[in-house]
Amino acid sequence: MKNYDVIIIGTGQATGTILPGLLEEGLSIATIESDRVGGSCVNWGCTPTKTLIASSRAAHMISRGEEFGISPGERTTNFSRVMERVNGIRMPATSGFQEWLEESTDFYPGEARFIDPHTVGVNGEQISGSEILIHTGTRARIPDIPGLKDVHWVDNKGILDLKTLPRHLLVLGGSYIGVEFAQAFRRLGSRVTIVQHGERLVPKEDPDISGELQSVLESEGIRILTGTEALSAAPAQDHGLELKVRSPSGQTEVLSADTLLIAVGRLPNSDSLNLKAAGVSSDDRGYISVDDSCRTSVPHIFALGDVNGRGAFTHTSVHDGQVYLSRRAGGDKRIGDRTLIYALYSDPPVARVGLNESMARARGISYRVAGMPMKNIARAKERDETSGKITILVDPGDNSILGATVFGVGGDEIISMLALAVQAKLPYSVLQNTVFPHPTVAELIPFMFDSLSEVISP
Ligand SMILES: Cc1cc2nc3c(=O)[nH]c(=O)nc-3n(C[C@H](O)[C@H](O)[C@H](O)COP(=O)(O)OP(=O)(O)OC[C@H]3O[C@@H](n4cnc5c(N)ncnc54)[C@H](O)[C@@H]3O)c2cc1C
Ligand SMILES: NC(=O)c1ccc[n+]([C@@H]2O[C@H](COP(=O)([O-])OP(=O)(O)OC[C@H]3O[C@@H](n4cnc5c(N)ncnc54)[C@H](O)[C@@H]3O)[C@@H](O)[C@H]2O)c1
Repeated sequence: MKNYDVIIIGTGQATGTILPGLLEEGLSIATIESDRVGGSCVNWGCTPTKTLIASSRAAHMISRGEEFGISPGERTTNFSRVMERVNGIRMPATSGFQEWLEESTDFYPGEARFIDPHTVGVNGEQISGSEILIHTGTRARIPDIPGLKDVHWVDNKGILDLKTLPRHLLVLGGSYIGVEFAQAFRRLGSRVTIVQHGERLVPKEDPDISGELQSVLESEGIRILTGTEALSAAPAQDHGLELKVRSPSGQTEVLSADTLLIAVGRLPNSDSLNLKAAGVSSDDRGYISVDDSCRTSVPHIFALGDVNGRGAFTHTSVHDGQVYLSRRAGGDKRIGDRTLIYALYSDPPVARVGLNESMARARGISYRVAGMPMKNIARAKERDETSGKITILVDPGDNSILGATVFGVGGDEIISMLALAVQAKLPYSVLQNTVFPHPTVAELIPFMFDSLSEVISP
């Protein structure tokens, strides 16, 4: 049996972060991957969705041409060209990575499974490791809906294999994945209906954000059914499918479509690892329990990325890699020290750092709040993209920024500046006294603090 200093199971987003450090230490490393190297982000997540969204934005701006005094002529979507572009960007992103893994580690293509705390089986072979890193990510959760097994549905992977633009795309789930795909396909020309079980879209955001995002999507022609339960699915005579749903008032309706996207949350890829044999603990949903340095219940086994349930983004997975390396080097980076930050790449995007009002209330935290609608911001008016608002929460005690939501044009970039303020615990007066360039969306942030609310207590 071959012995390694480190075995890495799954080649998600932290792999590229940790590998140079491990190689520098001169360690022997095995990497195991059951699918395409690089994991969800480059193959089936961030990269393809944001590339698709870029095409859909181009389509959207062409259809708005007349508003800007441009007559673009008739707009058509060449869907195979759109997907060629998506594949042309995502595929090469992993081939160089695969070569690097093959050159610098013993690369095992296959599914890993624990035999005992130090031994892993892959393709009938057994290898052992002094340290083992579980980095296996998540997959789409498929709900238990009667008849679903009899119809053709796609998840975030399958949707990238579509050869023709859906005539009617039904999207089950109205959160990050559902909203991004729904808007992209609507703008490319599909009819789109979102069936959201929760009472509003993107339920982790404040209700005003969910409401305005819903208005934006509806204004583009997307039908949104919130608080709606999918009761059953069945094949339709025209090779499509029918989904029976029940509205909050109890009324049932049968929705017909040619394509069904399932985007109702994720499941950790921990069930096939035989964690019991290694003694690794997980929670009731299968997320592997870790301490602030990514260490599992077994001291020489670590879990990095989405599978540990402490983050669900590429940047949190990469940060887990930095935390792991820091511990090896005797440093003190901790998962618990990072600030929540992400962007939903709707157009306009919804970007958030730290607390929003709902979270502050739920946690019993007092705050002051400042808000600015995008329609008051010159840059947004000039671009004629005035949906959304900026909301910033301030700690009434030390005047630091507790969190911010930037829903509006440029929000996905502006949020990083606010993240710096949160991470550094800067008093808001530092932002207030900084001069930003005109015309930008950010330029009004310093002025927002002039109208901070009184203290809001939960
Ligand atoms: C549609 C979509 C859009 C997204 N957009 C964004 C975005 O814009 N921004 C953002 O920050 N995040 C986004 N995410 C989330 C992001 O993709 C993940 O958070 C990120 O990839 C981190 O995952 P990871 O590194 O933990 O694991 P993954 O990237 O999921 O990698 C895990 C790897 O482990 C392999 N594996 C699993 N089980 C085994 C096994 N038993 N043996 C061997 N190998 C195994 C898998 O095949 C996979 O390659 C998106 C996700 C989706 C689905
Ligand atoms: N821009 C980004 O960073 C980005 C983009 C896409 C995905 N992601 C990552 O992927 C993860 C998963 O996203 P997601 O949108 O699949 O899941 P989610 O867990 O965020 O939301 C799932 C939604 O589906 C709804 N739902 C649950 N069961 C349902 C059912 N049977 N029928 C209809 N609706 C149902 C829920 O009400 C909920 O709003 C996110 O946590 C995020 O980390 C990130």
